Amino acid sequence: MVEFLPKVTEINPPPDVDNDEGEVEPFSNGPEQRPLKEEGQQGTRRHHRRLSSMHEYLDPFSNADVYYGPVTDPRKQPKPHRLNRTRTMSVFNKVSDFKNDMKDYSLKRRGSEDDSFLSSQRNRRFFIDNVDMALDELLASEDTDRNYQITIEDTGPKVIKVGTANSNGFKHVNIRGTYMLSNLLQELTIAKSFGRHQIFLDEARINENPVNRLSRLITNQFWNSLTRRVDLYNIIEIAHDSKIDTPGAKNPRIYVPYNCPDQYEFYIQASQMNPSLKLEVEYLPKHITPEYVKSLNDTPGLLALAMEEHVNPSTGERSLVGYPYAVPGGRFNELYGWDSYLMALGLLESNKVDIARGMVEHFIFEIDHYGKILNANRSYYLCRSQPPFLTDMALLIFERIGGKNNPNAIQFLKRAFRAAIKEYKEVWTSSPRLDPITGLSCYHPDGIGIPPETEPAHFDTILLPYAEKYNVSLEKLRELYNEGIIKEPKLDAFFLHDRAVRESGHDTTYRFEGVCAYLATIDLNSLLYKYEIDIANVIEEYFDDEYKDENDGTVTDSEHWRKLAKTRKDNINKYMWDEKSGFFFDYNIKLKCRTSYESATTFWSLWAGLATNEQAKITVEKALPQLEMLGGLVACTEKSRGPLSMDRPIRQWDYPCGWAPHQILAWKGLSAYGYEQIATRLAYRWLYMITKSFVDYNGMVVEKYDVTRGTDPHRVDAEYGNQGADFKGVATEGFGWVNSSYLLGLKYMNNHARRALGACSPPLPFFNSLKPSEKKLYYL
Ligand SMILES: OC[C@H]1O[C@H](O[C@H]2O[C@H](CO)[C@@H](O)[C@H](O)[C@H]2O)[C@H](O)[C@@H](O)[C@@H]1O
Ligand SMILES: [Ca+2]
Repeated sequence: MVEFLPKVTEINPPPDVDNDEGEVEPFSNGPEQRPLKEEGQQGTRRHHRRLSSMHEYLDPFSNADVYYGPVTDPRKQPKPHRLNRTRTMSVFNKVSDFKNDMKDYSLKRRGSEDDSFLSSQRNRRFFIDNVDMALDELLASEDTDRNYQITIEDTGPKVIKVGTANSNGFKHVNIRGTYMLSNLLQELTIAKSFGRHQIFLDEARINENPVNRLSRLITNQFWNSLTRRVDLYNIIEIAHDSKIDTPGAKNPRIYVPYNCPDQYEFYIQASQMNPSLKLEVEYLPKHITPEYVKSLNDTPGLLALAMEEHVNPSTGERSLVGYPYAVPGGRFNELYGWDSYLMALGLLESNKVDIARGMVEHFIFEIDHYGKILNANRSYYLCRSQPPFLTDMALLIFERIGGKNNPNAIQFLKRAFRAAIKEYKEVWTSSPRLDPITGLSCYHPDGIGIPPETEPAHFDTILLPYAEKYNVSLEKLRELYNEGIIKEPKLDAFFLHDRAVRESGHDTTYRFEGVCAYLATIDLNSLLYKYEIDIANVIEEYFDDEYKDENDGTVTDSEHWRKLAKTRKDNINKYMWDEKSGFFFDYNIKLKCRTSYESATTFWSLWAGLATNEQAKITVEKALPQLEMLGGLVACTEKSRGPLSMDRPIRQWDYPCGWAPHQILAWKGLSAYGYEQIATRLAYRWLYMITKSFVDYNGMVVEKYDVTRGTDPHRVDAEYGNQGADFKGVATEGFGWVNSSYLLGLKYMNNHARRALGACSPPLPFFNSLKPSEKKLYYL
């Protein structure tokens, strides 16, 4: 029924390419042009007021709740401005009964293009009078692979007619190209979610420069969608766990530390307020053992986090409410360890200090009540942590909330550092994580059995020989092994290392498989070096250089912590540095030898400031070329990963995947050693890849990328389904640490680079096009 034009060849024109008459193509407003309200107002005042005038003062880039809120709803406008629906001829509504009656007429009328629309430069708007129908027809025509996204892989005509607001939908223009059509799909999907049936839609909103659009969405929308804050009403939703599917996981459940009666009462109240939702509230014991944690595998639950007291100003009633936090991606509801740090970096860029601060409050609570910063706050994570970043996180927030001029900020910093010192001593430099011989630390959590949160078939290849040995099904084997009825030391060793891999955050990689708990990694030891230096500085400046530890009765000064840092640095150099290759390698404490797995975490030594200038120079000369790919740094070299096969499938933290945490830490580390231009080059590569996927794949932002692929780097089919690529219509949250990396990477871009990114200029052509003086900015 819809009048679509013949298929056109898909191109993304550079921002300054002129459009043909009658066509609206991506970026026709130019990359940096945001219609100015002032100008728009003056322009429209000269003309007769049209029916779309209710919308003309609205920023085309305002948040969805405003843009699709009641103020802009044509159906909610006062009578004189209300649309005369008999005159509305949107291309999308020709299937309605009413239109069928008028079909010939409407088709004829629809034949004319809106010249006034084409000649206007700013404030161009569409009118869509039936959002549902528009969505259906857009998808029917353009989503040819039926995945509810419009991407470069769809083979539709790539053009659709849309009514203009100027003509009240009476005349039309064509919208062309994947980017604009997919933005149209996204905007319609959002409008529908706001209950809208009719909308005015600014051309600028679907034609926005993608760099502006993505950073705007991250700042104004994605963070909001990723933010959680426990209260009496939403706890059921937050407690729900999509990872576990046992009968005991059916009811939402919350576990509360034994010494938090206020929180226990709070959750009981929440449960009583809505008994049909069956929230189960349980106390945890004082001593949490691996056996106890394993006993909860079939009845998993959320773990309580930090709460603050709120007083209702009108009733005086007191109630608890959780501190806000951000979750890594759409499928998560729990607070993660290192994701939180990486998201905090982006949240601070977006001025969302409260959320970043809330996460530090949760970490303090976790250290106090669970003994560590948890991998995430679910019962099955009680024994393990994740890479530690608390000191840096607290320092960054401290500066943002007033720093040394604000006594409250100082109190916050001191509380955070007390917790970090406890964590440093009791988690990272105690048995079983500390190797007393080298003085270095390993990821080595406690735990028993098979991690229950992984996808069901995740360990099948490992378990199959044992199922055959005992002549039982895989399911039965899992049960017998977890119950301790079948004892297999080799499996115990495998799962010891597997848990360590998960604690490392790098789950999974061949670098760590079958060995992780015995590796003193450059990752962890760099982070602990940074803890030692940060603690020394804070003790010196904010504890009068004398820290009394209430947990173990010791008194230490900054000198003590600097010595610890110096010793660690010496040991890292002794056991890990390999001048020949320019890498810091992990050290195997059992085999007493340095490994040779080339990982992007070698740059963490620069981030932490422990490498010498000479080591940094060698790293740049020798290690960097092994890891620099089309789309930025790859997690490890292909040589180190080795060949893949049916029995040796791809691991997500290996070549060819690139991860935001690796990029962010390397950029910062390189910059600190005077290699900001290299950081800029790497950032351009990474941002190019994200922008390109965003443009070509319906606004997609995923957990990790294949940094060797030019066309579809988001397509990584490895291990579990965290990727975040399977949304329908519109991606509403991106992925936490990638969102941060986008905002942080943009800080390295000058206007020229930003424009090139907006036009999706691939790194090589872009670098080659630079003048010699500009090349220097990228260390070329
Ligand atoms: O459920 C499988 C695993 O999921 C997590 O790991 C991955 O997602 C985390 C959140 O983004 C991230 O921190 C981690 O680096 C990823 O590999 C979880 O952390 C694992 O413990 C879990 O087994
Ligand atoms: Ca599609």
